[in-house]
Amino acid sequence: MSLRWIGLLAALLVAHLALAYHVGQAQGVLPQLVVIAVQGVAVGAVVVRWRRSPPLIRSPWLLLAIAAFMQILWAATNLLAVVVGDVGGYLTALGVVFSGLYMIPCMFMVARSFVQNEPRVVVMLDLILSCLVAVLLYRLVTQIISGPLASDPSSIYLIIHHADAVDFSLAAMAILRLLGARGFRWRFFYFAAATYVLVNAIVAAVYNRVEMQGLPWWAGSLVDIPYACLAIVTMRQPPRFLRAYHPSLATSQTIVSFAPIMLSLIILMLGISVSRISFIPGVLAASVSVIFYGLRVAFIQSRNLDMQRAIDQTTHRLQQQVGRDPLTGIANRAALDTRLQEVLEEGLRTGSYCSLLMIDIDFFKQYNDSLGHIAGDACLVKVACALSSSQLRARDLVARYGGEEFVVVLADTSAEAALEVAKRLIATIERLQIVHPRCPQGHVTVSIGIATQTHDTSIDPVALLEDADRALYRAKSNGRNRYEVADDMKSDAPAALRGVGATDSALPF
Ligand SMILES: Nc1nc2c(ncn2[C@@H]2O[C@H](COP(=O)(O)OP(=O)(O)OP(=O)(O)O)[C@@H](O)[C@H]2O)c(=O)[nH]1
Repeated sequence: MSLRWIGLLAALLVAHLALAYHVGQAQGVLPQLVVIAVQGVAVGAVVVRWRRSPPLIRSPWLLLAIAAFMQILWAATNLLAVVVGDVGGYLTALGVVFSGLYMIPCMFMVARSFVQNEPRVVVMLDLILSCLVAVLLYRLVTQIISGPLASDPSSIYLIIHHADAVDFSLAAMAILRLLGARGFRWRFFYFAAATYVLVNAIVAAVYNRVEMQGLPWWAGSLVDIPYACLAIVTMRQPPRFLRAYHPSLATSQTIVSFAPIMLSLIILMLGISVSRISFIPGVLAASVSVIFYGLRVAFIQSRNLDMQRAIDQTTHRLQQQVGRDPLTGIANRAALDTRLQEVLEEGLRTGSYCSLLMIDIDFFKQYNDSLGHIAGDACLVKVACALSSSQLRARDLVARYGGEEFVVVLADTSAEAALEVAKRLIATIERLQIVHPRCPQGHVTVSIGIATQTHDTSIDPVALLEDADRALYRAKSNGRNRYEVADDMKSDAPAALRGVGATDSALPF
């Protein structure tokens, strides 16, 4: 804060005291003009912060400026009453209206969560509840001043006690929000707001009690204090402890959720008090506070459920994408490893062993070289589609192992059955008749290595994959467009399995 502004504020405070002393009373015209000037400096300081703040935090600063401005209007009404006289008590009533209006932005700024994408309904409910505080305060004050209690001088204490309760609750809410604010800018805002509303509550409590004994000449200067504090806090650099303090996410969320409960509680309290003078409006207000709070919770919960559903769908989609090969759309290596591990464990547990086919496109390098890489990609997609739509069971998995290699995991499948599947897949690819200019058959063919789990197969997927890969290597060496069974299996297998493997396009499928 520049020295110029401190000097101006100090001069105004001294001028207020001097003028009040000179006039000999607190509510002279000139002293009250000074109050308005101090309030003006405070509002100006808040407006400057509002204009300089980033968009999300602008509205709270604006609400604070409006709240302080309402107090200027209240002070101006008092001044007008001194100058022209308050015929019919209209100006007093207007002063009460402005005091009530001051509550609306104050309550709203401490009750609103200000989170991004806050549902409009929730914002509206908070605004209505904030307005209800003002309405009830107005109703309570006017009923006490002009109702049946007016003749009882002690009834003024009812107003003072309720004003204290609301002012200090407001200050408590602002301090709570300060403690729960996670961003530094938000902490700074709530620091300024809490300072202002707390000092204002203390000054109002003292002023009202002093007033009961007859206002001494200096009492008007008390009114300057909250505005001087607000101006100083707002214009100065934020204190260091605001940067050092970091509430946890849980603390912050608890406080943000708790603030509207306080607001409803204040309305409930005012509603009960009003109901003692005017039953129906009081009970209505109390009920509205409970119903609106319930509605607020219901809306937030339903929005959270919607968000949870959207997150679940996205997670599901992402999980699917994570396990998919981007080119062919079939399962990728990660999904293969997971599924293979599952069926191996199941086989070991139940004795229903699985089989594995490792499939490799023959002469694929030559295919790429002669027809280009894009045609190669298209060929991979066709082969993947043909393999995955070749009437396998839902429990089986076709995955792209890498490059032009595919793997089929066959759960609970013997070596003989796997061999039949291999034959069928070789024929399926041949039937596609994908032209391959540099393949002896003239079209794309595949070779397959078969491995089957036995009682002593490791449950590590790599072991079975290596067996199948070795069998595939033999299929390639033995002329391609054929299948071979892994050596371990062949030695254990029935005669039908041994020595078979060569296949040609004339296989009877
Ligand atoms: N178009 C395309 N080509 C790929 C892809 N992944 C691997 N390849 C190619 O596949 C070819 C595989 O070549 P090799 O490992 O020599 O096998 P091959 O030519 O099929 O020979 P054999 O397997 O012995 O019949 C390489 O030229 C790779 O560049 C891919 O995603 N798209």
